[in-house]
Amino acid sequence: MTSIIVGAAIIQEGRLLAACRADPPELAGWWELPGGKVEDGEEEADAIRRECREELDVDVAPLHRLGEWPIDADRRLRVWTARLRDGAPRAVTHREVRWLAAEELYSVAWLPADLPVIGVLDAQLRNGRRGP
Ligand SMILES: Nc1nc2c([nH]c(=O)n2[C@H]2C[C@H](O)[C@@H](COP(=O)(O)OP(=O)(O)OP(=O)(O)O)O2)c(=O)[nH]1
Repeated sequence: MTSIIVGAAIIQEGRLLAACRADPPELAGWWELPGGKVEDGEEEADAIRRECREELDVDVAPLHRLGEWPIDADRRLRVWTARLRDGAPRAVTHREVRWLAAEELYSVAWLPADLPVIGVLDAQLRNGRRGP
């Protein structure tokens, strides 16, 4: 059965929150969106909130689903934009978390499945910057 992994695109002041994995060894050092597996019977938005609480010690408000991308044959990545509601993100389960401006988005090594997502977020960050 296909598993759904949710990822949170938390954007604040034109920057995206990126997280560097600490484990497992083969993924350590690669960057991702905070998130994880949706549990049986769990709503995706609830999974986003739960994972952000566990991984970053923050409360987020999921906004909308940006899209779905394949990770591998068995898993799909569903990315939600999210707004930070309470707390300052810290690396509870990650090696490091970092806010990246549009021009810094490719300064970290994203997991391969995330690259198309980052392309979409790049465009969003740049468009969001165009004020009235
Ligand atoms: N959280 C997250 N995982 C991603 C992204 N891109 C990507 O390929 N993945 C992969 C890495 C992992 O193999 C998998 C998520 O596993 P995880 O270990 O974060 O999930 P989890 O906390 O629910 O862990 P578990 O219960 O499966 O052990 O999805 C991403 O942007 N965010």
